[in-house]
Amino acid sequence: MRQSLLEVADLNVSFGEEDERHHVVKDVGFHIGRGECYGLIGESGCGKTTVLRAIAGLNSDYDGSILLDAQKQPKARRGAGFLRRVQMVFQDPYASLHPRKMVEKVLREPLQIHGFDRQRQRIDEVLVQVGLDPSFRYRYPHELSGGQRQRVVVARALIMEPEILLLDEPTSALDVSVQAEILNLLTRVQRERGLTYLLVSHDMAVIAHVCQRIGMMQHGRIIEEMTSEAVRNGQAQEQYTREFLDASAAFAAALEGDAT
Ligand SMILES: Nc1ncnc2c1ncn2[C@@H]1O[C@H](COP(=O)(O)OP(=O)(O)OP(=O)(O)O)[C@@H](O)[C@H]1O
Repeated sequence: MRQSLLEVADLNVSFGEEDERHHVVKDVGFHIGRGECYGLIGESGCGKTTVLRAIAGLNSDYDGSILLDAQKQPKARRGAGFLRRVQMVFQDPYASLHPRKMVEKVLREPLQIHGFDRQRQRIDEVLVQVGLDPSFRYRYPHELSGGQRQRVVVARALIMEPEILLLDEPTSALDVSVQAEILNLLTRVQRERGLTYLLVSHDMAVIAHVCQRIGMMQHGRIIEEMTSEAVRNGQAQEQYTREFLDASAAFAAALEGDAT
Protein backbone atom coordinates (compact mmCIF):
# COMPACT_ATOMS: atom_id res chain seq x y z
CA MET A 1 0.00 0.00 0.00
CA ARG A 2 1.29 3.49 -0.79
CA GLN A 3 2.20 5.63 2.19
CA SER A 4 -0.58 7.82 3.54
CA LEU A 5 -0.23 11.56 3.14
CA LEU A 6 -2.78 12.21 5.87
CA GLU A 7 -3.58 9.77 8.63
CA VAL A 8 -6.01 10.19 11.51
CA ALA A 9 -5.89 7.66 14.34
CA ASP A 10 -8.06 7.21 17.44
CA LEU A 11 -9.46 10.73 17.19
CA ASN A 12 -11.77 11.68 20.05
CA VAL A 13 -13.32 15.12 20.62
CA SER A 14 -15.62 16.21 23.45
CA PHE A 15 -17.27 19.53 24.22
CA GLY A 16 -18.52 20.96 27.51
CA GLU A 17 -17.58 20.42 31.14
CA GLU A 18 -18.18 17.48 33.51
CA ASP A 19 -21.89 16.50 33.57
CA GLU A 20 -22.48 18.47 30.38
CA ARG A 21 -19.59 16.77 28.55
CA HIS A 22 -20.65 15.66 25.10
CA HIS A 23 -18.50 13.07 23.30
CA VAL A 24 -18.88 14.13 19.66
CA VAL A 25 -16.10 12.28 17.77
CA LYS A 26 -15.38 8.70 18.85
CA ASP A 27 -12.28 6.71 17.88
CA VAL A 28 -12.25 8.02 14.34
CA GLY A 29 -9.46 6.72 12.12
CA PHE A 30 -8.77 6.81 8.39
CA HIS A 31 -5.90 7.41 5.99
CA ILE A 32 -5.67 9.21 2.66
CA GLY A 33 -3.01 8.50 0.05
CA ARG A 34 -1.36 11.29 -1.93
CA GLY A 35 -3.63 12.33 -4.79
CA GLU A 36 -6.62 10.53 -3.32
CA CYS A 37 -10.04 12.04 -2.49
CA TYR A 38 -11.62 10.74 0.69
CA GLY A 39 -15.16 11.67 1.73
CA LEU A 40 -16.75 11.73 5.15
CA ILE A 41 -20.51 11.47 4.96
CA GLY A 42 -23.24 11.47 7.57
CA GLU A 43 -26.29 13.29 8.74
CA SER A 44 -26.18 16.72 10.33
CA GLY A 45 -24.57 16.68 13.77
CA CYS A 46 -22.70 13.36 13.39
CA GLY A 47 -19.33 15.10 13.90
CA LYS A 48 -17.96 15.62 10.37
CA THR A 49 -16.99 19.27 10.77
CA THR A 50 -15.49 18.56 14.18
CA VAL A 51 -13.12 16.03 12.56
CA LEU A 52 -12.06 18.59 9.93
CA ARG A 53 -11.52 21.33 12.51
CA ALA A 54 -9.27 19.08 14.58
CA ILE A 55 -7.20 18.21 11.50
CA ALA A 56 -6.96 21.87 10.46
CA GLY A 57 -5.74 22.85 13.93
CA LEU A 58 -8.81 25.04 14.55
CA ASN A 59 -9.61 22.95 17.63
CA SER A 60 -6.58 21.65 19.52
CA ASP A 61 -8.66 20.09 22.30
CA TYR A 62 -8.68 16.52 20.99
CA ASP A 63 -7.21 13.12 21.80
CA GLY A 64 -5.57 10.97 19.15
CA SER A 65 -3.05 11.41 16.36
CA ILE A 66 -3.02 13.41 13.17
CA LEU A 67 -0.09 12.53 10.92
CA LEU A 68 1.10 14.30 7.81
CA ASP A 69 3.62 12.25 5.79
CA ALA A 70 3.89 9.94 8.83
CA GLN A 71 4.88 12.89 11.06
CA LYS A 72 2.63 13.34 14.08
CA GLN A 73 1.41 16.94 14.17
CA PRO A 74 1.53 18.95 17.40
CA LYS A 75 -1.95 19.93 18.61
CA ALA A 76 -1.11 23.61 18.40
CA ARG A 77 -0.02 23.83 14.77
CA ARG A 78 3.08 25.97 15.20
CA GLY A 79 4.85 27.64 12.30
CA ALA A 80 3.70 28.20 8.75
CA GLY A 81 4.59 24.72 7.45
CA PHE A 82 1.30 22.98 8.16
CA LEU A 83 -0.81 25.89 6.90
CA ARG A 84 1.04 25.98 3.62
CA ARG A 85 0.49 22.27 3.10
CA VAL A 86 -3.11 21.95 4.32
CA GLN A 87 -5.80 24.48 3.43
CA MET A 88 -9.47 24.48 4.37
CA VAL A 89 -12.46 25.57 2.25
CA PHE A 90 -15.55 26.37 4.29
CA GLN A 91 -19.18 25.85 3.52
CA ASP A 92 -20.38 29.40 3.20
CA PRO A 93 -18.58 31.67 0.72
CA TYR A 94 -20.59 34.65 2.03
CA ALA A 95 -19.25 34.23 5.54
CA SER A 96 -15.69 33.34 4.58
CA LEU A 97 -14.86 36.47 2.55
CA HIS A 98 -14.43 39.83 4.29
CA PRO A 99 -17.01 42.22 2.75
CA ARG A 100 -14.58 45.14 2.51
CA LYS A 101 -11.65 43.26 1.00
CA MET A 102 -11.21 43.32 -2.75
CA VAL A 103 -10.40 39.94 -4.34
CA GLU A 104 -6.88 41.28 -5.02
CA LYS A 105 -6.33 41.77 -1.28
CA VAL A 106 -7.88 38.42 -0.34
CA LEU A 107 -5.40 36.66 -2.62
CA ARG A 108 -2.35 38.84 -2.00
CA GLU A 109 -2.41 38.65 1.80
CA PRO A 110 -1.44 34.98 2.12
CA LEU A 111 1.29 35.50 -0.49
CA GLN A 112 2.72 38.39 1.52
CA ILE A 113 2.51 36.53 4.84
CA HIS A 114 4.36 33.54 3.42
CA GLY A 115 6.82 35.55 1.32
CA PHE A 116 5.89 34.27 -2.15
CA ASP A 117 7.53 35.86 -5.22
CA ARG A 118 5.73 36.85 -8.49
CA GLN A 119 2.61 37.85 -6.57
CA ARG A 120 0.76 39.60 -9.39
CA GLN A 121 1.38 36.72 -11.77
CA ARG A 122 0.31 34.13 -9.18
CA ILE A 123 -2.98 36.01 -8.62
CA ASP A 124 -3.69 36.11 -12.37
CA GLU A 125 -2.86 32.41 -12.75
CA VAL A 126 -5.02 31.23 -9.87
CA LEU A 127 -8.00 33.33 -11.00
CA VAL A 128 -7.79 31.77 -14.46
CA GLN A 129 -7.45 28.31 -12.92
CA VAL A 130 -10.71 28.74 -10.98
CA GLY A 131 -12.48 30.04 -14.09
CA LEU A 132 -12.47 33.78 -13.36
CA ASP A 133 -11.09 36.51 -15.60
CA PRO A 134 -8.06 38.25 -14.00
CA SER A 135 -10.12 41.50 -13.95
CA PHE A 136 -12.09 39.94 -11.05
CA ARG A 137 -9.18 40.97 -8.82
CA TYR A 138 -10.75 44.45 -8.65
CA ARG A 139 -14.14 43.24 -7.39
CA TYR A 140 -15.55 43.20 -3.88
CA PRO A 141 -17.46 40.15 -2.57
CA HIS A 142 -20.84 41.90 -2.97
CA GLU A 143 -20.09 42.26 -6.69
CA LEU A 144 -19.83 38.47 -7.09
CA SER A 145 -22.43 35.70 -7.39
CA GLY A 146 -22.40 32.86 -4.86
CA GLY A 147 -20.58 30.57 -7.29
CA GLN A 148 -17.99 33.27 -8.11
CA ARG A 149 -17.40 33.83 -4.40
CA GLN A 150 -16.79 30.15 -3.84
CA ARG A 151 -14.34 30.22 -6.77
CA VAL A 152 -12.46 33.04 -4.99
CA VAL A 153 -12.47 30.99 -1.75
CA VAL A 154 -11.00 28.02 -3.66
CA ALA A 155 -8.44 30.37 -5.29
CA ARG A 156 -7.42 31.67 -1.86
CA ALA A 157 -6.76 28.09 -0.74
CA LEU A 158 -4.91 27.14 -3.96
CA ILE A 159 -2.66 30.19 -4.05
CA MET A 160 -0.74 28.72 -1.10
CA GLU A 161 0.10 25.70 -3.28
CA PRO A 162 -1.13 23.25 -0.65
CA GLU A 163 -0.97 19.47 -0.94
CA ILE A 164 -4.24 18.84 0.88
CA LEU A 165 -7.59 20.63 0.75
CA LEU A 166 -10.04 20.08 3.60
CA LEU A 167 -13.45 20.82 2.06
CA ASP A 168 -16.38 21.36 4.43
CA GLU A 169 -19.66 21.13 2.51
CA PRO A 170 -18.15 23.32 -0.26
CA THR A 171 -21.36 23.46 -2.31
CA SER A 172 -24.21 23.24 0.18
CA ALA A 173 -24.70 27.03 0.46
CA LEU A 174 -25.00 27.36 -3.34
CA ASP A 175 -27.93 27.12 -5.74
CA VAL A 176 -28.34 23.61 -7.13
CA SER A 177 -27.44 24.83 -10.64
CA VAL A 178 -24.12 26.23 -9.38
CA GLN A 179 -23.23 23.23 -7.21
CA ALA A 180 -22.24 21.09 -10.20
CA GLU A 181 -20.01 23.88 -11.56
CA ILE A 182 -18.07 24.08 -8.31
CA LEU A 183 -17.81 20.28 -8.02
CA ASN A 184 -16.46 20.09 -11.56
CA LEU A 185 -13.99 22.86 -10.75
CA LEU A 186 -12.81 20.94 -7.67
CA THR A 187 -12.34 17.67 -9.58
CA ARG A 188 -10.49 19.45 -12.42
CA VAL A 189 -8.17 21.31 -10.07
CA GLN A 190 -7.54 18.11 -8.12
CA ARG A 191 -6.41 16.34 -11.28
CA GLU A 192 -4.35 19.26 -12.60
CA ARG A 193 -2.48 19.79 -9.33
CA GLY A 194 -2.43 16.21 -8.04
CA LEU A 195 -4.10 17.42 -4.85
CA THR A 196 -5.34 15.29 -1.98
CA TYR A 197 -8.86 16.01 -0.74
CA LEU A 198 -10.79 15.34 2.43
CA LEU A 199 -14.37 16.28 1.62
CA VAL A 200 -17.17 16.43 4.17
CA SER A 201 -20.81 16.43 3.09
CA HIS A 202 -24.25 15.14 4.03
CA ASP A 203 -24.95 14.65 0.31
CA MET A 204 -23.96 11.27 -1.15
CA ALA A 205 -24.21 12.60 -4.73
CA VAL A 206 -21.57 15.24 -3.93
CA ILE A 207 -19.26 12.78 -2.20
CA ALA A 208 -19.59 10.06 -4.84
CA HIS A 209 -18.88 12.64 -7.59
CA VAL A 210 -15.53 13.65 -6.11
CA CYS A 211 -14.25 10.86 -3.83
CA GLN A 212 -12.79 7.42 -4.44
CA ARG A 213 -13.24 6.21 -0.85
CA ILE A 214 -15.94 7.15 1.61
CA GLY A 215 -16.33 6.87 5.37
CA MET A 216 -19.89 6.68 6.65
CA MET A 217 -20.28 8.46 10.01
CA GLN A 218 -22.99 7.89 12.58
CA HIS A 219 -23.05 9.40 16.09
CA GLY A 220 -19.38 10.39 15.94
CA ARG A 221 -18.02 7.08 14.60
CA ILE A 222 -17.01 5.85 11.16
CA ILE A 223 -19.21 2.78 10.91
CA GLU A 224 -18.22 1.71 7.41
CA GLU A 225 -15.70 2.51 4.67
CA MET A 226 -16.69 2.02 1.03
CA THR A 227 -15.41 2.77 -2.43
CA SER A 228 -17.54 5.19 -4.47
CA GLU A 229 -18.11 2.31 -6.89
CA ALA A 230 -19.66 0.24 -4.08
CA VAL A 231 -21.87 3.21 -3.23
CA ARG A 232 -23.02 3.52 -6.83
CA ASN A 233 -23.77 -0.21 -6.90
CA GLY A 234 -25.65 -0.03 -3.61
CA GLN A 235 -23.21 -2.44 -1.92
CA ALA A 236 -23.22 -1.07 1.62
CA GLN A 237 -22.73 -3.62 4.44
CA GLU A 238 -24.35 -1.72 7.31
CA GLN A 239 -28.09 -1.33 7.57
CA TYR A 240 -27.70 2.36 8.52
CA THR A 241 -25.61 3.03 5.40
CA ARG A 242 -28.16 1.30 3.19
CA GLU A 243 -30.95 3.41 4.67
CA PHE A 244 -28.86 6.56 4.22
CA LEU A 245 -28.18 5.70 0.57
CA ASP A 246 -31.85 4.91 -0.07
CA ALA A 247 -32.90 8.21 1.52
CA SER A 248 -30.31 10.11 -0.59
CA ALA A 249 -31.56 8.45 -3.78
CA ALA A 250 -35.21 9.20 -2.87
CA PHE A 251 -34.31 12.82 -2.14
CA ALA A 252 -32.43 13.19 -5.45
CA ALA A 253 -35.40 11.67 -7.30
CA ALA A 254 -37.81 14.07 -5.54
CA LEU A 255 -35.59 17.02 -6.51
CA GLU A 256 -35.54 15.87 -10.13
CA GLY A 257 -39.31 15.55 -10.00
CA ASP A 258 -39.60 19.12 -8.66
CA ALA A 259 -37.40 20.39 -11.46
CA THR A 260 -39.68 19.08 -14.19
N1 LIG B 1 -17.74 24.33 19.69
C1 LIG B 1 -18.71 23.46 20.05
N2 LIG B 1 -19.19 23.45 21.31
C2 LIG B 1 -20.15 22.59 21.69
N3 LIG B 1 -20.70 21.67 20.88
C3 LIG B 1 -20.27 21.63 19.61
C4 LIG B 1 -19.26 22.52 19.12
N4 LIG B 1 -19.02 22.24 17.81
C5 LIG B 1 -19.84 21.22 17.50
N5 LIG B 1 -20.59 20.86 18.56
C6 LIG B 1 -21.59 19.78 18.59
O1 LIG B 1 -20.97 18.61 18.11
C7 LIG B 1 -21.87 17.85 17.31
C8 LIG B 1 -21.26 17.59 15.95
O2 LIG B 1 -21.17 18.81 15.23
P1 LIG B 1 -20.50 18.90 13.78
O3 LIG B 1 -20.61 20.32 13.32
O4 LIG B 1 -19.16 18.28 13.81
O5 LIG B 1 -21.48 17.97 12.95
P2 LIG B 1 -21.63 17.82 11.39
O6 LIG B 1 -21.77 16.38 11.13
O7 LIG B 1 -20.54 18.56 10.69
O8 LIG B 1 -23.03 18.52 11.15
P3 LIG B 1 -23.45 19.66 10.10
O9 LIG B 1 -23.45 19.01 8.77
O10 LIG B 1 -24.81 20.07 10.58
O11 LIG B 1 -22.42 20.76 10.26
C9 LIG B 1 -23.18 18.62 17.28
O12 LIG B 1 -24.04 18.10 18.25
C10 LIG B 1 -22.75 20.03 17.65
O13 LIG B 1 -23.80 20.70 18.28
